[in-house]
Amino acid sequence: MDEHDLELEKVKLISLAVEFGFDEYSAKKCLDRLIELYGEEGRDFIRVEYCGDDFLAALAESMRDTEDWENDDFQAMESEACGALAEMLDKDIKIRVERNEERKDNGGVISENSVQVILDSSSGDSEKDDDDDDFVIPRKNGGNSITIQSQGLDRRSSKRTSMSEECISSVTPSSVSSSGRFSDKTNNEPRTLTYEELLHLDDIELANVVVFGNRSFRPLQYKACKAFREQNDCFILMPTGGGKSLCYQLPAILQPGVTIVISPLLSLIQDQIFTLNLKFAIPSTFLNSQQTPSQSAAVFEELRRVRPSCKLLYVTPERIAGNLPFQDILKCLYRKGQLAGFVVDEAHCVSQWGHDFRPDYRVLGCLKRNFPSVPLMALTATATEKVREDILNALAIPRALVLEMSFDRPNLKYEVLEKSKEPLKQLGRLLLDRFKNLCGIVYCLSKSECAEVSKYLNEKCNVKTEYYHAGLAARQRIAVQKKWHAGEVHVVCATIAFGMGIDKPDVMLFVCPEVRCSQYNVKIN
Ligand SMILES: Nc1ncnc2c1ncn2[C@@H]1O[C@H](COP(=O)(O)OP(=O)(O)OP(=O)(O)O)[C@@H](O)[C@H]1O
Ligand SMILES: [Mg+2]
Repeated sequence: MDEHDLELEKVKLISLAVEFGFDEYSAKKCLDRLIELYGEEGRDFIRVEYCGDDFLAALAESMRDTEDWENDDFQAMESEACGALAEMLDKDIKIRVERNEERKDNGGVISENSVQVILDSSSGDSEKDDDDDDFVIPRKNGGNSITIQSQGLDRRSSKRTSMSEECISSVTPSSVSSSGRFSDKTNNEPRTLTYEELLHLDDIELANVVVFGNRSFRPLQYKACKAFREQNDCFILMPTGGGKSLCYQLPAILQPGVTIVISPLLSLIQDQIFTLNLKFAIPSTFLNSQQTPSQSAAVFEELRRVRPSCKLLYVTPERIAGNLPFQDILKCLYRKGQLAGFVVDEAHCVSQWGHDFRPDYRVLGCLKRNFPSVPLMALTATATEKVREDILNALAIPRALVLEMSFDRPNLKYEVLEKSKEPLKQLGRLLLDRFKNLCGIVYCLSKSECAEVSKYLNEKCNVKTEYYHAGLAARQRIAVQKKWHAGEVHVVCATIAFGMGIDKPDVMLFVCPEVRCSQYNVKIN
């Protein structure tokens, strides 16, 4: 696509965003990032019909993110963070922490007294360390730079990773360090970590704070990250929304090579790719049927490099089964020592006993058989013991480390209500009397029923609802999701096409018609 056509497409995309209620300035910034993300080879993809929905989704995501970050400009955050860090570390202190065991000399004594935490900024005035695994933060007033050296971090990921002052200053030491190495004197009030405390964080803890901006680990996350990083096969059972993604995304940036993530849904892949690239600045990409030949060729070319820059590659299971070019790429990465690990997300799809069996998942056992020394992590939110055993056998990881949390959610309450003779009226009363103006989802068994129930609740009960099902145009689905996220509507009447992977903390209820339709099952948060 030439410059003129690209400008035309940009105008169309910006007007689409404005039509959906986004402001032009944010839309322009998001579109520039999207164009940068797709790069030269992906320019043909920058058309309303191809990437309009993704653009709106990324824009909706970045609008949500701007509440978290003061401003969305990584450069501004980097200089703010280096200023904060420069204050925090006394200007003359230079304690180099050699993160990589092999680099320690004198029998493990720290070789030189200078910590260096450096985030690479394009300003070019930072100290260029020969090792391209460093974070580079230039000192605000021209003082020495400081470097954290962690093995295997890709410079590109460090280039845009930002350590916001708010992020460092808001962690409570005892929560950050999973080993509880230091007691926290300020009874867990968020405060700035001292450099002494920063030094005591191991790579996993540091990455959780600096790259993912988390104040602490969720249950099992640290153990899962550590086990996978130590090359163990793992099976992770955590509730929905429990934080399973961190268990493989965090180790992926701490070791050399590419981690291959098998995920069942293009929408889930898209969601994770945008978050990884746009929010955490972790170079990640995907291979799937939606790409143009030139796009997948660009990904293959990147993977053939001596050290590919992407840290996570997302594929659907169909890409693995019997796909020779992809198998060749895996062998090529393996030979170069750049195949860091395999991840099977939503692993319940492997098992025939599971609720979502996918035949293509069944053949994933070939990964462990073909690459026995490469660790494989399987994750799910729903697996009984029988399903778990079936998954471990099918993936050829019978002796995997099993980390399980009860997938019962103590914060959820379940009720079964007999349907009255006027179920819609009963539903309206339930929503008005007990969940007035609260956010929820009413699941329906058919597309027409979604529209019908939504109409009734809007007109007869004055409950603000929208309806959502796979038959709607992508833009309509984005618009409904945006309104629901923004609280403009409280209830969405939907088929099961709505909900998987959606991350919204204030959902208070789900109403599911019992299969025989004689009852309502109500799940209350
Ligand atoms: N340690 C943490 N601290 C704070 N937030 C976290 C932490 N770990 C994960 N999160 C957040 O929790 C939300 C859910 O995480 P994630 O998507 O990984 O959950 P999941 O277990 O994969 O859910 P699902 O079963 O729906 O796929 C995300 O917004 C993520 O950023
Ligand atoms: Mg998940």
